[in-house]
Amino acid sequence: MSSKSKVLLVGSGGVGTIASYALEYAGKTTVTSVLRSDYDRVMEKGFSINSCDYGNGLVFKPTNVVNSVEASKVFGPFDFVVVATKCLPEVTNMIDVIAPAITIDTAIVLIQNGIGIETEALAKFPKNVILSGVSMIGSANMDGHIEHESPDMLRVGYFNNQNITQSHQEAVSRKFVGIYQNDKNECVYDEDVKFSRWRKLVYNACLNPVCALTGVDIGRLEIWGGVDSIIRKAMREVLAIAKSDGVILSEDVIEFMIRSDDPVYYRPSMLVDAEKQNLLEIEVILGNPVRIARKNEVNVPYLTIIYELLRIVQSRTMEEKGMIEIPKERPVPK
Ligand SMILES: NC(=O)C1=CN([C@@H]2O[C@H](COP(=O)(O)OP(=O)(O)OC[C@H]3O[C@@H](n4cnc5c(N)ncnc54)[C@H](OP(=O)(O)O)[C@@H]3O)[C@@H](O)[C@H]2O)C=CC1
Ligand SMILES: CC(C)(CO)C(=O)C(=O)O
Repeated sequence: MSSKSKVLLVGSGGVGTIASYALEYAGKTTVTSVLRSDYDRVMEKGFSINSCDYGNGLVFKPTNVVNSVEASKVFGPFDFVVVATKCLPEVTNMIDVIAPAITIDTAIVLIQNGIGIETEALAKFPKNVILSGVSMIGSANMDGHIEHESPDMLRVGYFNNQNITQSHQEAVSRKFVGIYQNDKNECVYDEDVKFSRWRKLVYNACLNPVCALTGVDIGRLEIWGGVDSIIRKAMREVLAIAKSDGVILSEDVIEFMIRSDDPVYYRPSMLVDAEKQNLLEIEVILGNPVRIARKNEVNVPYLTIIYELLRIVQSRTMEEKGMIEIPKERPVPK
């Protein structure tokens, strides 16, 4: 009998593939990975990886590779199910997708950006531990090739579940930290998930969407004036919403986030998605914060306009993908 932990990974993109590599590299886990578009390629050749942490020219196949959650069950039961897809709850409920692999002892680990990403998991699995993974990494998947450009730093803690003791939720969080951390990455226990998520949002709610909307990386955005004219102001609005939600972030975080990619012409994940014509994580990165601002009567004009522009871009992508249709005849006021 193996004493290794069993992890199911759903969402093997830039973040998820490096997560599965980190877990296997640390040697305390067997990873089963659910792949969709990369399944045939990875079964045949594995992922190819260039990684700033682990080296270039790597070929990697997780211990088990399957093409559906249902098919993963023969390799369970799982201690952890890691979700590292883009978080699009308005389009796909990932908690329904992973449900067949969840037992009462499974902890669900959401390594995704945004605010309010835990709602579905807590509602559907009120007796399970739900973990938050806040990832600082720069990594992208291009057809089974992973370009991992900035070091993997992961903070793991729990989204508080009133039905479970805090000491147990902390122990499960620390167990995941223990199987993830290795001599090449940085993984720490996060004692204040709410704070970490609002702090990270200072970057994601501002730089991600403005780069996605303009089609430029952060270096070009700064050279051409966008950081001064838009980003700093939008970041200040994130600080104001966080404050209204009980989280005090220091002003220094603004310069910290703006400088965090120096000296790289960095392309945030939402810009990568816009270029691939993928759907964008607009609701968890902007919609939820803007709704909290409305509820708490915080004035956020920059974030509101960024959100409304993104909603239109998202509808355009949905129409292109055949997910929505517009009326044949343009509706006009009577
Ligand atoms: N990339 C980055 O540098 C960073 C990203 N993040 C956050 O991490 C999360 C993951 O981002 P990222 O790695 O960039 O995402 P990617 O778009 O690179 O990868 C997402 C993966 O999820 C897969 N997927 C989607 N739905 C399913 C499903 N139902 N079953 C199985 N696989 C599925 C996709 O497969 P398919 O090809 O079949 O669609 C794809 O491989 C996001 O929340 C992002 O904001 C956080 C920090 C940095
Ligand atoms: C902050 C950053 C750039 C890296 O962790 C990110 O979250 C993203 O690209 O979406």
